[in-house]
Amino acid sequence: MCQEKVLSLQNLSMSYGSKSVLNNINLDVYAGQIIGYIGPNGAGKSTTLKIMLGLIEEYSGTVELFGVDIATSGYSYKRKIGYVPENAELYDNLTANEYLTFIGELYGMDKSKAAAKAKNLMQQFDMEDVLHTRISSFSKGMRQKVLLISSLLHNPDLIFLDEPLNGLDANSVIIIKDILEQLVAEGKTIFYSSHIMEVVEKISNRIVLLKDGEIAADGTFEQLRKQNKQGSLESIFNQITGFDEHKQTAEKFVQIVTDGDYDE
Ligand SMILES: Nc1ncnc2c1ncn2[C@@H]1O[C@H](COP(=O)(O)OP(=O)(O)OP(=O)(O)O)[C@@H](O)[C@H]1O
Repeated sequence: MCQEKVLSLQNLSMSYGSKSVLNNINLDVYAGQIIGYIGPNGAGKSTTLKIMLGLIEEYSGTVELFGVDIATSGYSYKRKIGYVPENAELYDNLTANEYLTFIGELYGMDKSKAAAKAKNLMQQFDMEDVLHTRISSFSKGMRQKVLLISSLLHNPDLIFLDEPLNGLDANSVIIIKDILEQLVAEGKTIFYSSHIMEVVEKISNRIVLLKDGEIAADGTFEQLRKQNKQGSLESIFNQITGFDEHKQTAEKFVQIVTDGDYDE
């Protein structure tokens, strides 16, 4: 494995008011790694991503990207980062071409080169016929593809993906998984946050599980499987997060739904 350190979190902690969200996270990530960053709802995954993206500054500890401390390095490091947020706002009134060219320019690309590259990438997703159509008319999956293209247009070295397969059909999912594999083979580093365990299990070469703002597991899928004596990543996740009452919870939920006492 290539040993260039791309990302380093040292004693990273973060609180919202009196509520501690991240508690002393230490993590080194190397080029060519695709990290499956998983954890229960509210564990602190998005908060970590937002800190690394410079969107949240009220943390303690040190965040180094590409060997420099982001608190003191200015914003130039952001040009090497691509980001697919879980809930993205696209500019609905722009066409795909206008939006992608705009994003390319924000990342410092020449306008005509950004437009040409966007067109080429749209073609690969069979979307060339809607290049000049407003995003407002796009389906969920089409929007997601535009978002994925916008995050990769400037050829970033470090890519943060938060539920990147949202709304994509089965064929598109296969293409995206292949794209991620090939990007990693090119030496890119990917931080992949998702709740879809089968996909995380398949594409990640390292899995980091966050629980209550702390790293509860860190290793390859095989290592986690050996340590936890469990078959799938889903069952490892359930075991580490202490989740064993799903049947009872479901029974109670359905009991309340079907409880005649509430009916008129
Ligand atoms: N702006 C905010 N103000 C106060 N609390 C916040 C804020 N943003 C997040 N939190 C809290 O921080 C904790 C971690 O949230 P975060 O969004 O990082 O979790 P997550 O692991 O990404 O969850 P999910 O899987 O549901 O997306 C949660 O308890 C959340 O309520």
